[in-house]
Formats: sequence, C-alpha cells, structure tokens
Amino acid sequence: MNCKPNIAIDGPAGAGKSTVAKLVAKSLGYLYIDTGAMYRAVTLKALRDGADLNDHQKLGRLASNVLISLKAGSDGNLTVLMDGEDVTEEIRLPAVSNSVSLVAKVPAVRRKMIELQKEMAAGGGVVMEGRDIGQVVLPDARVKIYLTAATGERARRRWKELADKGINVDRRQIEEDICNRDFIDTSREMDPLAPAPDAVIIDSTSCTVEGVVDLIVARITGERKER
Ligand SMILES: Nc1ncnc2c1ncn2[C@@H]1O[C@H](COP(=O)(O)OP(=O)(O)O)[C@@H](O)[C@H]1O
Ligand SMILES: Nc1ccn([C@@H]2O[C@H](COP(=O)(O)OP(=O)(O)O)[C@@H](O)[C@H]2O)c(=O)n1
Repeated sequence: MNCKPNIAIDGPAGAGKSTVAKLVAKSLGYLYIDTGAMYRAVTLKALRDGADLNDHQKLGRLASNVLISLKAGSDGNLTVLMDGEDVTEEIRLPAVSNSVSLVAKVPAVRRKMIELQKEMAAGGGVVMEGRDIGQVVLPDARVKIYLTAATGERARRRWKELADKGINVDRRQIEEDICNRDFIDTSREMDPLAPAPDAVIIDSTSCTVEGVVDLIVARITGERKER
C-alpha cells in the first residue's frame, strides 16, 4: 500500500502550475499528472474530426472513445499520447488553447476525464494539476495549492513560452484569450475553477519558479514534520 499522499495544484492559465508541479513531483519522487493535457487531447481529437463544439453528445462520445496516456520521461516531462500518437506539442498550439475550455465544460467529457484522473491517483504519490483537483478529483489530497498570478503576468509568461518555441502571437491577443478562457473556466456550471476551501493560495506574480517550488515542498514536508 503506497502511503504517499496526493498533492493537488489548481489555478488559471499561465499561473505556472505545470512548471511547478513537475518540479515538486521530481523533488518528492512523486508522479506528475497534467490533467489539462487530457482535456487538450480530447479537444485536438474533436478539432481533427471537425466536431461541432456545441454538440455535447458528440463530444461526450469522443471523450469516452479516445485513448489518452501520459508517459513521464526521466526528465519529468510528460509525453502525451492520443490514440497512440505523440501529440505533446500539438495540444499546446493556440488552436487547441482557444477551444479547450468549450470542450472541458461539457459534463460528459468531465465525467470521463475525472474517472481516469481518479484512477491515476488511486495509488497515492501523485502531484496532479488542473482546475478542479482539490475540489473534485482529489478532495482528500494531503496538500492543496491554488496557484495564481496577475492576468498581465500570466499573459506575458504564455507569450514568452510560445515565442521561445518560435510561435509568435500578439501579446494583447494572448491576454484576451487567457481572459476568455478564465471566464469560461470560472463561470461553467460543472466544476468551475475556484480555490478549494482548504487550499493554500499562492500568488506567483512576483515569485520565481524556484521560490514557488520551495514554498510548496516546505508546505508538504512541513506538514509531515508537524504530525
Ligand atoms: N513564477 C514564474 N515566474 C516566471 N515565469 C514562470 C513562473 N512560473 C511559470 N513560468 C513560466 O510561465 C509559462 C507558463 O507556465 P505553465 O507552468 O505552463 O503555467 P500553467 O500550467 O499554469 O498554464 C512557462 O513558460 C513557465 O516557464
Ligand atoms: N482539471 C482540469 C484541467 C484543465 N481543464 C480545462 O482545460 C483547459 C486547459 O488546461 P491547461 O492546464 O492545459 O491550460 P493552462 O493552464 O496550461 O493554460 C483549461 O483552460 C480548462 O478549461 C479543466 O477543465 N479541468
């Protein structure tokens, strides 16, 4: 029986969840799970199939049939496979980012993804990041973090991340897209984005990645020390 607890990290786009969760998992020897990548993979499948993103029945069927797997590399980075195809890079493209929230708000899609995510964490020792982890997927997580940052800073980070990959998108457009996605994620009926009541809220606007990681690791190990 794996007695390692699970860690939940939630927050809006560009707050630094994936970057931080990966490093916390590496530091603790835990498994890192990027739940957003799963919704992105479903979205990519829907876009390729030319599905109507308002056809919730079609999206629910698609989510139930698509095979998604996350494979952790020795460097802690995840390879995302969709029906056996490596879509790690493609799911991060603006076309997917601009549609994923419409797909992720569909109840049948959420139910299927949450079922898979709960299975992934059943053995413990997982750092899972997303939007609804602390409230819905892992309500019994040992430590829940809600990571956020000022909208402008989140847009700057996302803009730089894409530019570093040679993808040049107008920064104002990025900020508008992030605001749109934040609105959909926070206003949807099922599992809206919000901090769990027992989450530790960290604003990383003026923090370094290392500073945030240290805060979280101390919170986890400190928790163990206090017991
Ligand atoms: N505290 C920080 N300061 C500066 N840049 C950051 C910080 N945290 C993350 N980043 C950078 O911001 C970009 C988005 O981070 P990411 O982890 O993908 O955010 P999220 O998963 O919350 O959308 C990445 O390029 C990452 O390196
Ligand atoms: N647990 C999760 C994770 C992501 N999502 C949805 O998937 C989208 C993409 O998630 P992501 O974590 O890859 O996005 P970023 O925060 O990395 O930009 C989010 O905007 C949500 O709409 C969700 O609904 N629930």
